[in-house]
Amino acid sequence: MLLICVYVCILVTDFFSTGFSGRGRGGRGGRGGFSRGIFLINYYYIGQNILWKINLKLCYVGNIKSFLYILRFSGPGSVVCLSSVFPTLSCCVFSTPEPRVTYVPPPLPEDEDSIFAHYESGINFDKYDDIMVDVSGSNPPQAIMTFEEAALCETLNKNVSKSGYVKPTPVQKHGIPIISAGRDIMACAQTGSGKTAAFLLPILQKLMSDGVAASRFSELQEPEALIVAPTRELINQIYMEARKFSFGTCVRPVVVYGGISTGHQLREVERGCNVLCGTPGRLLDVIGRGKVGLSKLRYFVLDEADRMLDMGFEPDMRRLVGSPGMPSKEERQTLMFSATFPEEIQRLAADFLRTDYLFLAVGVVGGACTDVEQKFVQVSKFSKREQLLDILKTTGTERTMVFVETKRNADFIATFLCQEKVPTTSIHGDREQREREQALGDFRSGKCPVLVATSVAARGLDIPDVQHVINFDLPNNIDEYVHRIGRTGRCGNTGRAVSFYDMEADSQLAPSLVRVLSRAQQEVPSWLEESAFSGGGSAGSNLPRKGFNSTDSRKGGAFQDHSSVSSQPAAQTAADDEEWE
Ligand SMILES: Nc1ncnc2c1ncn2[C@@H]1O[C@H](COP(=O)(O)OP(=O)(O)OP(=O)(O)O)[C@@H](O)[C@H]1O
Repeated sequence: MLLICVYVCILVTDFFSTGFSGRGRGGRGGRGGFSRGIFLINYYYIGQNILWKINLKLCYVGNIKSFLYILRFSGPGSVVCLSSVFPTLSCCVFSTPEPRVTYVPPPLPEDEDSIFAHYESGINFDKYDDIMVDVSGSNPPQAIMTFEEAALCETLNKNVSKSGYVKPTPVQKHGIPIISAGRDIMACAQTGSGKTAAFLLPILQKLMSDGVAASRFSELQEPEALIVAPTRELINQIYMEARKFSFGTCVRPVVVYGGISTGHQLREVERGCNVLCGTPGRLLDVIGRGKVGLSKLRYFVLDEADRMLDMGFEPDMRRLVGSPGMPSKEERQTLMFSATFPEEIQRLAADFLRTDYLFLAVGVVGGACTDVEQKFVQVSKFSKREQLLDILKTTGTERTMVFVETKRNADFIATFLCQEKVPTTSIHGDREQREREQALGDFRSGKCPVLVATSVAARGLDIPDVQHVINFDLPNNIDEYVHRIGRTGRCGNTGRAVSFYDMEADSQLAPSLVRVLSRAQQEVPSWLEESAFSGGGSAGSNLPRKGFNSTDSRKGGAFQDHSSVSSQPAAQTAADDEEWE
């Protein structure tokens, strides 16, 4: 117990001396310090094979004497009170165990039709061939042009065609041979371009051709591949793809993520696990419980790496990489995917990848897909609801995602639309996992063709037939905008995005919007151009990310894009509002 207290002291002392490494919201003071705000830090500590979570919420109101903190320290069935640790600060300490999560999701359908259900690639699929691709690093292998050239084994090949894949997308053409050649990769590719299969297929192929041991029951499982993604829905989606491609083979994928009974997930792991997919916190948990060993690990995949940083998962990722038994980067193959390639991601790549990793950029990194028609409507704050209703009345039963800034507003708008007889559901971080899965299910099935979501649903979600995205509130950074509209116009299909632009609230985004629109060959409204050049956008919070770079930082190459469509870290949208993982 004492050790644990000391550990917490060190963390907090560290916090005061070096700044915080969790997530937070607050303003910077005039003399370099924080002026006021709320900061949230989650720390995980593995001791006696138990994962302890330390959750520290700091409320600073501008004066050290009124610095409040709430410390919640929890481990399974165990509570420690730390009220005497910082007698000099006015404090309140709550020691509560994490509420036990008991939700067990319904069993997944086992029939082939459901497993291989897919949507058709669209009329613009062939246009992918024109996308700019840049591979850099030494001796990159030759790209493939067809799936036959990937030399996948028979079952895998069958599963690829049953999934409706006829020819590889650019990220697959280049990514598959790179990964099959045993090289580490850092890949940036536009939304909806097929990144998931680009890493799953070569991994599964290698595991099968090397004759990986078929999974069988054991209390300790030692997977050959570990896939990490920042959100529950995204990792579940990756798992579903892995389950589909490994159908009828001896490879068994398993998924673990928060919001679901740990006992249930551990039982699934015990039944056998070759490919373990998970969100960072839950993965650390199962590893810390001694249920998963890493000594046989050959592949380590980090998807949406930039989002993981934005959501404050860097310490968790580093802890994962430093977990007992984790092979060193020379002994494992590491694959990183990220929509953008800012300085922090380059640092992570340097730490996690072998020095001879290959960098793959597909399309304008951070740019929008040209298959999405982007429209802007000028609105005032108070006219948005009526305008939304008008649009939804014309779209009818077409699947539409409506993005709003806050969880409260998501519920509010969803309720309003239901009252107006528009079947609507909502998804955000305050909803229980059961409700989130229900909402996605109702949206996918068309029972509720309108889904109101906060930014957390912006990345990675691959829902068939989303024809419209409406930005009821524009996000405060351009990466988020690109990801949101990327929920439509996927895989060669066309889509439409309508964004409500409030001159008072959104003008800082105007310059980046103009850039994104013109690069995606979209019409730029003259009023938006005026707003961008009137200087509204030069100040404020949408400054480019420091050192943002859309190309391999090891060369000063042709794809360099310092004028960048990127902006400040997305942390200030998602992490402020959501506790999602
Ligand atoms: N070669 C292909 N042929 C046909 N469909 C494909 C092909 N590759 C991927 N798809 C389908 O395209 C959709 C988008 O793929 P995926 O979700 O992997 O994209 P992504 O690049 O990860 O997108 P995001 O950046 O938004 O997460 C999926 O439904 C996937 O099954």
